[in-house]
Amino acid sequence: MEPVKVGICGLGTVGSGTFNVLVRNAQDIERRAGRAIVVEQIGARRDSPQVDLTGINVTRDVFEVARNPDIDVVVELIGGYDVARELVLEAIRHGKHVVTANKALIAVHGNEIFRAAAEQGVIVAFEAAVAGGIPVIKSLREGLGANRIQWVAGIINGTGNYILTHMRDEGRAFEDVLAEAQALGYAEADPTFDVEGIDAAHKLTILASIAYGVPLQFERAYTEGISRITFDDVKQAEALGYIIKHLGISKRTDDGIELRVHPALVPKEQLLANVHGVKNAIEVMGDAVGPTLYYGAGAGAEPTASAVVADLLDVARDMATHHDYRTPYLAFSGIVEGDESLPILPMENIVTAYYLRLLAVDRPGVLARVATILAEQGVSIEALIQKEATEGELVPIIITTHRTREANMNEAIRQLEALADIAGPVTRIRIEHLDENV
Ligand SMILES: NC(=O)C1=CN([C@@H]2O[C@H](COP(=O)(O)OP(=O)(O)OC[C@H]3O[C@@H](n4cnc5c(N)ncnc54)[C@H](O)[C@@H]3O)[C@@H](O)[C@H]2O)C=CC1
Ligand SMILES: N[C@@H](CC=O)C(=O)O
Ligand code: NA
Repeated sequence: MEPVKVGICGLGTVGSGTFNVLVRNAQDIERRAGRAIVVEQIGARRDSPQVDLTGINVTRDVFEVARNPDIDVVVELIGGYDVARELVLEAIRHGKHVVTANKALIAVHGNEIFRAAAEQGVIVAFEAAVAGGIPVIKSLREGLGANRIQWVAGIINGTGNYILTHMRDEGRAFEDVLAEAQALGYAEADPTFDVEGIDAAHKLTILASIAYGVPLQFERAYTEGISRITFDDVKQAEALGYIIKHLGISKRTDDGIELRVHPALVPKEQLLANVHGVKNAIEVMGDAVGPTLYYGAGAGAEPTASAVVADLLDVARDMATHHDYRTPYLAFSGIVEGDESLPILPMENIVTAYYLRLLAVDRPGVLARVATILAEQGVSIEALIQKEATEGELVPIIITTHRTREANMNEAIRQLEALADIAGPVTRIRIEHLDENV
C-alpha cells in the first residue's frame, strides 16, 4: 500500500516528540498500520535541537503544509486558538485529515471544525488533547460505547498536579515548581491556562461531550485554578485525612450536566489522591461497566507523541472508509447539529461537601455566630477546629461540612465575610468523595 504522508506543523515539545517516535518506531508502526507513515514536510518557525531534520522538507510557513497536494494528514502542534483554527480549516478545505493535540482549539472551535470536516468527509483526531498519552478519548468513545456514562472525574492537568505534588512533598514555592514544569515542557505557552484551570476546563469540555453526546460548551464550564492554594491548606487537609488535588468533574444528573474544574480535598485512600507529579488519572463510571480508571503521563514530549501517533495509525486505517461509517468525532452521530436536551447546570446547583478556613478575632461568641450563619443556610458542620492564634490576634478556624448546595454555601460565605469578627476572605475548597457520590 502507498505510505501515508504526514505534514507536521509546529516543532516544539510535542512536534519534536512526534517526529522522533515516528522515526524510531517506524517499522512497528508500519506493521500495525499495514502501511508506512512518513513525514513528508514540517512547518516550523525554527529547527529543533531535539530533532535530526536531515533530508526532511522544512518550510517556515505552516499554511504551505496545509495546501501541499502530496500530504494526506496535517498534524497541528502549534497550539493556541486563532492561527491553529485557520490552519486546521485550511487543511480541511484542502481535503486533508487532521490530527491535533490542541484542546483549546477543540473545546472552543470544535463544533465549527467538525462541521467543516464532516462536509469534506475528513477525519479530525485529537487523542493527545486530553490527558496526554492516556488513551482516554478512545476508551470513552469506543471502549465504553455500550454504557450510559454517569460521571467522569479526574486529574487532567499535568502541570497543576506536578505543582501540587512538589509543594506538598517538598514544601517548595508555587512559582519555583511551575518554572520546573515549564522547563520540562509540561506547561502551556501561557501557564495561567494550567494554574487557573482553563486547560483542565478545555479537556473536561471535550470529555463531557464524548461522554454524554452534548455539543462542546466550554463557555459554560465552571473554572477555578490552584493559584490560591496555600501550603497551610495543603498541610491542614493532610491532617484531616485528605490530599488537595485539582479535579475536573462532570456528572449527569436528572436536571442536566455538571461541568466543573476546581481544587478539591480528596480522601487519602481514594485512587485520585494517589496520582502524583505529571501523571493524570480519569475515573469514568458507566452504568454497565461500573467504575473504570485510566492512568498515565498527562504531558511531556513522548507521552503526548504516543497519542498523536496512535491517531495517525487510526487515520492510516480509516482514511479509506467512507465518512458515514467512521466513529463520529464526538462519539455520537448528529451531535454537530446540536443536542441541547441535557443543559450544563449552573455551579450554584451542585451539591458537595466543603472545607472552610476562616481567620477570626479571638473574642467570645465568634464560634456561635459562625455556627448560626451556617445553620441558617442549612449547612451541617462535620468538624470544627479552632487553631492557636498565629497571626496577631487572629485565630484560624477550620470547618468541614456535610454535603450542601453551592448556592447555600455562597450565601453563608457572604454572610461570614460580612461579620466584624472575621478577617479577610473565607477560603473554601470543595471536598469530593467521588466513589460514594454515584
Ligand atoms: N507539552 C505537552 O505536554 C502537551 C501539549 N499539548 C498541546 O500540544 C500543542 C503543542 O504544545 P507544545 O509542543 O508543548 O508547545 P511548544 O510551544 O513547545 O511548541 C509549539 C511550536 O509551534 C511553533 N509555532 C507556533 N506558531 C507557529 C506558526 N504560526 N508557524 C510555525 N510554527 C509555529 C512554536 O514556535 C513552537 O516551536 C498545544 O496545543 C498544547 O496544548 C497537548 C498535550 C500535552
Ligand atoms: N499543559 C498541559 C499539557 C497537556 O495537556 C498539562 O500540563 O497537562
Ligand atoms: Na489522551
